[in-house]
Amino acid sequence: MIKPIRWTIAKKVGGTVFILLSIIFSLLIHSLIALTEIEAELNEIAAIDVPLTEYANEIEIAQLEQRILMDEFIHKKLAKKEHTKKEEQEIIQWQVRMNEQFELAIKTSKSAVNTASSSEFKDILATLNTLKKEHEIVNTLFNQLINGENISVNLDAVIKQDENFDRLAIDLIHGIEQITKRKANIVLEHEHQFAIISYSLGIVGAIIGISLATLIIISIKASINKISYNINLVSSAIKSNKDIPVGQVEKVKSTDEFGELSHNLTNMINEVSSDIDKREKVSKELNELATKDHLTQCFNRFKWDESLKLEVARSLNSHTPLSLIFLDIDHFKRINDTYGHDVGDNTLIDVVNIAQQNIRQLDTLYRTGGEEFSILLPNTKLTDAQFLSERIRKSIAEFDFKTVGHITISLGVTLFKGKEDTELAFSKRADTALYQAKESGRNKVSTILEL
Ligand SMILES: Nc1nc2c(ncn2[C@@H]2O[C@H](COP(=O)(O)OP(=O)(O)OP(=O)(O)O)[C@@H](O)[C@H]2O)c(=O)[nH]1
Repeated sequence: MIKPIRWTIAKKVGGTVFILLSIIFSLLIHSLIALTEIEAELNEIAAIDVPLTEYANEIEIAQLEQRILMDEFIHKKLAKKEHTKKEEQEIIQWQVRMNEQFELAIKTSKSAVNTASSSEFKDILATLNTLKKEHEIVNTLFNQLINGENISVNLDAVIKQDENFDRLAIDLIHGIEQITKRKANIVLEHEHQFAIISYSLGIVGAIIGISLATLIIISIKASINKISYNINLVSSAIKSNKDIPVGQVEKVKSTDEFGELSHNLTNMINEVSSDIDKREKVSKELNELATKDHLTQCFNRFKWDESLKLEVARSLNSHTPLSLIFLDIDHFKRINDTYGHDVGDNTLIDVVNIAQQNIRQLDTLYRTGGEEFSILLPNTKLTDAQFLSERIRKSIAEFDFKTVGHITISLGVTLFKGKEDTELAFSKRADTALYQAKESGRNKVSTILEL
């Protein structure tokens, strides 16, 4: 199975940088290609179009110069004047000059036909060849004129041929100009395209870069928020001494370092929480061990001392009545002596169960001695405590204990008397009442309010 990629922060940033570098690289390659193309186009203009225009202009100038000289020459001929050798030489020089320019222009055009991207140079070459032929005809006619052959015929022919040449020369210059203009436009167009593509790639790169960077920042921020929420959750639970709400812990789904950190934090929270649960359980067990009687499972003497103080203070603060019952099994020694200690233990357990069933939820039973018990009754009037004591006494007396059969208990009842009273006096009265119940024949409930 293919393992999914783990997108760490380094990989995310690296990926973004790679995408941006790829875009920049594409931009560079595109710029190189486009600039090379534009340079080639510009070189073509510089190497072909510009010199060709110059040659054409030179041909035009030479033709004009030659024409001026030829006009003077023809006028002299018509006036039957003799021309000088120098004049003749000058015209021939211009003819040579024009021939040279033709050669150069034709050479450049031929190379343009072979190398240039445009096929328009074929037309230029054709025009140049025609023009050269026209020029040769003019030259031939003019040479005949110099030599005095058929003056009137040659004169018209020279003029006509020269006009023809003139027209073609103008067409040539115009043609070259058109090609140069078109090429310049193409170069300009390519420059525009290059600028548009470069800008577009740049903008796309910037948008992708900004978007990816924003996504990375948002994902990191979300992870940090979740982690800090989890830390706050744990810290406020610890501060307020409450259980850590493990179910509320936010999970970071990302697979980067923050995801790993959050995963470790969640594990730590779970471990701490389960550790706290264990400690609480142990502490509860220790507390029960310390406060409960291991035989009867009711509260022990230690808890009795603590609860007496607490309930007395509560009664004073809330101005509510607090009653107390002392309970003792009658002739318990006999049970032990007759049936053995284990039966005595079971009898103690049964007595506690019966007493628990007869008191209310807010009342608490304590084993204060071997077969001596006390019951604290918060918010309870004396008459209610007496009623409850009688009910317990009756229930025990009526119960058929296993092995032992019927047994009885004696109970002493009293009421806490507020500020004038003390814990010690309160217990003492209950104890005295119990003693009184025993003294008056046992299986009795006795009440004492004043000693
Ligand atoms: N089985 C058992 N017996 C206990 C336990 N604790 C104390 N005793 C016995 O309880 C008896 C208490 O006897 P006494 O104080 O003489 O009182 P009594 O026999 O109940 O007589 P009165 O209280 O006067 O009616 C003793 O024999 C103790 O050994 C206990 O945990 N288990």
